[in-house]
Amino acid sequence: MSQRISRAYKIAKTFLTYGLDEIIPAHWLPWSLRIGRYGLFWMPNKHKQKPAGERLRLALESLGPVWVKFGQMLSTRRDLLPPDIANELAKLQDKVRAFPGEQAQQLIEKALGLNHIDDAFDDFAVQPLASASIAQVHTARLKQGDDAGAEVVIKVIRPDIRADIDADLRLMETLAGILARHLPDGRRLKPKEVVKEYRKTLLDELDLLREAGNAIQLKRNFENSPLLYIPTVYSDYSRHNVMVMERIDGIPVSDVDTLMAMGVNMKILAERGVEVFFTQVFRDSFFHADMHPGNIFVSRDNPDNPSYLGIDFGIVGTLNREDKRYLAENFLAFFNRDYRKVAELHVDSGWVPAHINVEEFESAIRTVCEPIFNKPLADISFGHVLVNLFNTARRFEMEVQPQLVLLQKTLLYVEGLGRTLYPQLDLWQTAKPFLEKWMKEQLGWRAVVRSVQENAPFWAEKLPEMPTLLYDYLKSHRPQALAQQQLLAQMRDAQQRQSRQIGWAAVTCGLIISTTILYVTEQPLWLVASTAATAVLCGAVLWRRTKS
Ligand SMILES: Nc1ncnc2c1ncn2[C@@H]1O[C@H](COP(=O)(O)OP(=O)(O)OP(=O)(O)O)[C@@H](O)[C@H]1O
Repeated sequence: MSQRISRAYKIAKTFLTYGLDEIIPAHWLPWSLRIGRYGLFWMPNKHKQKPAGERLRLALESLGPVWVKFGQMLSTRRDLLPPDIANELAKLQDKVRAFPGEQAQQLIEKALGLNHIDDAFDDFAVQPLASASIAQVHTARLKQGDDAGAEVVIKVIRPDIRADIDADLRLMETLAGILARHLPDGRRLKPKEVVKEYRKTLLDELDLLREAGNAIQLKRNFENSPLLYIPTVYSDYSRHNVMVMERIDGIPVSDVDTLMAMGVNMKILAERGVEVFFTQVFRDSFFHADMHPGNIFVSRDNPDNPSYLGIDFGIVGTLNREDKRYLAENFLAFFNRDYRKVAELHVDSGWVPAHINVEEFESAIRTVCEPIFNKPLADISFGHVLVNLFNTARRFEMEVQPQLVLLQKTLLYVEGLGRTLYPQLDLWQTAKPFLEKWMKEQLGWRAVVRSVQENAPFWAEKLPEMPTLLYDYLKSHRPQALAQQQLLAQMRDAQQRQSRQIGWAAVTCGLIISTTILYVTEQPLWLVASTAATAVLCGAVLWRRTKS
């Protein structure tokens, strides 16, 4: 408890000494918070001269990894933040100290049930290869099995990190609640939802079995591909807090000088980055969503025909068939400058509600997007197109779609990467044939053939069972059909009876009215009496019929 209080105190102090409270004008805050702020007079803003974005970045850096990662995530939410703050947050770097290698060794031994690390691994390096905010990586070689001798890396989650993360997340949630309540723009910025999304991403990253599963799936998707190599995960040695995988030896993609010196074909490399992305999204519906340069390497083989090596599969994105179709159609419509179609697609897909005015939406998209086309096609950023499009759509009640936000973020990474490698990269020319081919496969006779092909195994399996299924169906449905027939006949009878009663009631009423008129107009008595008698007779028949 005392730990939590001191952490809350440290966070409050950091926020105030970096003047983050001043980002919110005082008159928006309730009096209690304003008095509270005056009460903390010994924590003045010590960075007054710095812009708000920089103060926010420095504050997050000094609060540690959970906040740094949060800032990194926020930097990709260009739909929520002004560009100056988003740019500043994009500079956030993890600066974390390694934890002792001996402690990592104990964690691995405990997780894998080993008496000593040497039982499963040779040459375990106590000195970590890398140390990141959530995990630390050590090198070793496998000792047993078919892959004995293989060079591996062992990723270990930092000890006791869970408690710290939980405590910091709780504080973040409290803060988000305050912001949502007091910021005039609080509803649009959705701070509570943003923190909730962050919680999920962070907790997912803490589970290395999830990451192992993602890596295995990606490897399967790119088996024998010349584009991307995914290292093998050794599942037998993987647990929630430990993962063992093949060690790769590539050149970091950010090391452009070395790549150039090796004579790597940068054009092909850049184009392949785009191709990997579109393949993952449109072919596999499963994409690596943490494609920052630290996680991407280039193979040392074949500099003329280069391929990528990928690591860190903690965050992946998926898209369903509809999302993919609307996305591809959106891109194609956008690049054909068919803004009407873009607007209609947003409504058809349910991304914006059906009641919005499509003409106004179309015009808003044109206003925002048309200036983009003043640039040469090769300079247009797909990522920024999406950012602009979604920002506009938000004004027309588009709800945040987490899968699209992840996609947009990845696209920005991929583009940034592609243009660093090969500044003349024409993303549209690289992606267009891909999208068009995909669209063709989804629509028209090819799609029908594919759907039949996809469902053929199901029908082939069920066909021999068909006669039995049909017989069972008929047998079980016969009594039901008979009961239905009986019910129908009863209903028909009741209906006929009812219409006859209505007929008798009408005649009786008519006769009563006639008797009254005859009596009032002083007609002969015998006529009045016989009409009345007939009315009584009809009434009696009606009474009997209703009783039976
Ligand atoms: N298979 C591998 N082969 C060689 N080096 C690796 C491998 N996996 C990880 N590394 C090294 O370890 C570092 C950290 O790994 P990884 O990115 O998976 O950890 P992380 O905790 O998820 O980091 P972050 O989320 O901050 O990027 C990498 O930048 C890389 O240098």
